[in-house]
Amino acid sequence: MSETFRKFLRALPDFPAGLPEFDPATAPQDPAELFRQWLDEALAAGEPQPHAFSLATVGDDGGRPQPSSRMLILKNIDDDGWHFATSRTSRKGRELAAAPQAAMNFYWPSQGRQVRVAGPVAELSAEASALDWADRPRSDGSSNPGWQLYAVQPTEYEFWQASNDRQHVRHRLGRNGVPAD
Ligand SMILES: Cc1cc2nc3c(=O)[nH]c(=O)nc-3n(C[C@H](O)[C@H](O)[C@H](O)COP(=O)(O)O)c2cc1C
Repeated sequence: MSETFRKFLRALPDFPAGLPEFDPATAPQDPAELFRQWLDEALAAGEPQPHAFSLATVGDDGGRPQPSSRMLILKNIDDDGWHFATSRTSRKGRELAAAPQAAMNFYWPSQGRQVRVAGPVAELSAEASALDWADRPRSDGSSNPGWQLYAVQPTEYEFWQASNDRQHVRHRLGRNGVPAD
């Protein structure tokens, strides 16, 4: 089974042909603007949920740091940071209360693009959290005081573009979008 499965995995498709070119020298300097451009292009390419990302947090496993990750939806980007919302009593909510640092990872297979964003996490206001809860699809008008809007305040970014010739492009930026390489 394991050898068959290994071969099965090896035979699965690689990146699709016709990937877009990416030249960091001509890209918007503002990481939020570049992200918005890539998000729009992912949507136009047919990605069903381009605003979905994996959020990694760090917990504690008997004194050892234990990362965990799960998919979430991006809610906004503004001066507070990159917003997401969840329940404060969830695993990630508890982990963020103890260790307010996180990493986000967006992946758009049709474009061969990945965006990584990481940094400290701030809790946004009760008003903004209530608005996010009320705004969710199929809202029933109820309130949920445990619902919390958070913002990652990025200290690092990486925009990664796969290339069909395997010369993948990695564009790394620090705080305020200053190039990191
Ligand atoms: C595409 C997708 C989007 C999701 N969006 C959210 C979200 O915005 N907020 C949320 O709390 N959970 C969301 N979930 C569920 C989470 O992945 C997760 O199962 C849940 O929040 C519990 O995570 P935790 O136990 O690690 O805290 C989403 C799941 C998927 C697959």
